Amino acid sequence: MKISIALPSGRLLKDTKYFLENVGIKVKEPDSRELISSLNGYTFYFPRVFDVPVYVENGVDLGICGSDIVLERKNEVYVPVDLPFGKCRMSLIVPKGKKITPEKMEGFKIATKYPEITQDFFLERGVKVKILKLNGAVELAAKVGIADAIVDIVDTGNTLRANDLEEVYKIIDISAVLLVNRITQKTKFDFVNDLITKIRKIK
Ligand SMILES: Nc1ncnc2c1ncn2[C@@H]1O[C@H](COP(=O)(O)OP(=O)(O)OP(=O)(O)O)[C@@H](O)[C@H]1O
Ligand SMILES: O=P(O)(O)OC[C@H]1O[C@H](OP(=O)(O)OP(=O)(O)O)[C@H](O)[C@@H]1O
Repeated sequence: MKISIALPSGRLLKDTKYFLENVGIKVKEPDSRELISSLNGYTFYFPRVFDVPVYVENGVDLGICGSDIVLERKNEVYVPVDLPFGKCRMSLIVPKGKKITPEKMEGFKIATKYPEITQDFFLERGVKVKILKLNGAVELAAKVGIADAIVDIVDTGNTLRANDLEEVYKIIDISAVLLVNRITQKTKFDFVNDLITKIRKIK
């Protein structure tokens, strides 16, 4: 049986390779600028991490990416199990000392790489905000004041401290997750089930 897997190029790749080896899947990275590799019946794809759920929804059997990306992209994929790495959180962040709750942010400009998660968070609270979609280095928007607040990932907190910002609310905990294509879940049920069992054992 052939299995295709979309892997997260970038910061999650090292832990992903290590983790997959522990469940019996040895990953081969592609040569030079190629984006596909194969080993032992597995084909590995290397999209940008934000696109992993798109590949899995559209026919790739399995994928690994952050749970934040699954929530943001809203693709039709099965997410059976969290993985024990890539842990961080997504928070609402403001300039230090501003002391404000999300409920008081009506009319605020919020900069983020995650417009869907941000919109859902404020909609649930009935608070209308204006979202500025950025592609990274989001802390800068709050630091220079083009936004009143930001929604972004926090891990060590070093980036916040370096930019005189602070968390006012933790929106979600994040970890890497396994994604399974909806059809694969049915047609390769035994393989998927066996993989999930192995993952649960080493978690
Ligand atoms: N400290 C952290 N900062 C950012 N992302 C983290 C951190 N720790 C774990 N992650 C996870 O890694 C993912 C981001 O990976 P990476 O940094 O490789 O991508 P990116 O730089 O955002 O995307 P790209 O390189 O494709 O533009 C996040 O979606 C999150 O799930
Ligand atoms: O709490 P910390 O340990 O400082 O980590 C959090 C920072 O790391 C990530 O940025 P990344 O380096 O991926 O760059 P980006 O903001 O351009 O995506 C994230 O977006 C935060 O900025």
